[in-house]
Amino acid sequence: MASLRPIVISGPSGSGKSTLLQKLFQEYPGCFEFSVSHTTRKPREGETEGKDYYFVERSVFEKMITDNGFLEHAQFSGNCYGTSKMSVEKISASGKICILDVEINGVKNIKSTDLNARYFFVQPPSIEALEQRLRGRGTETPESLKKRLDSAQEALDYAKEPGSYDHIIINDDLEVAYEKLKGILSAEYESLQVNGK
Ligand SMILES: Nc1ncnc2c1ncn2[C@@H]1O[C@H](COP(=O)(O)OP(=O)(O)OP(=O)(O)O)[C@@H](O)[C@H]1O
Repeated sequence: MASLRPIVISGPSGSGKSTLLQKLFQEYPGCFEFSVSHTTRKPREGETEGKDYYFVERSVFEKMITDNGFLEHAQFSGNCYGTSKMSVEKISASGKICILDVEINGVKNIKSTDLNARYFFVQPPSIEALEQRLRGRGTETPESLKKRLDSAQEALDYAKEPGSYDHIIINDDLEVAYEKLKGILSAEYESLQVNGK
């Protein structure tokens, strides 16, 4: 069904993907569901297993790769991240719109699959603003901050390539960014509401 195309959302770490998605899920409960990724990175304080991520050891992650269990997987900032096929299928089967939050290599990999997704890029107003937000979030060591900022430049360059994303959401003022995202997705959640979901 065209209206249930999965949504792939990407953007540099700290650009505000989680913040925007949280607002969307709050305003439209039951419409969208976040595909929970697997990762080998350690949980941050307050993160819940099975909700934020499935936190797994590297050996488990590698076994899933061998078993062809991932739609996409990639290394980022020294850790592995992946979207399991099961996670996406479960959401589609439940009649909700699946949202995938993946980094640039994940985007490229998903594009090479038959997942008929729509691609969104959340762009920070500037690298300086991004650094401030990441520092403000208080989750980064000096090393992880540097890695994230280096990757951010690559992600911004890719987003400039024609056809890389269907929509670019500039997250300067949060409310403006959120309204834009919501506007683009309105056809999706309206069709779900009409269907009584
Ligand atoms: N428009 C905004 N203005 C100011 N601060 C913002 C804005 N959007 C998000 N933030 C803040 O920036 C920080 C990073 O946002 P968030 O954690 O949502 O980023 P993310 O893209 O999900 O990062 P990651 O990929 O590392 O999970 C958070 O502390 C958040 O509160």
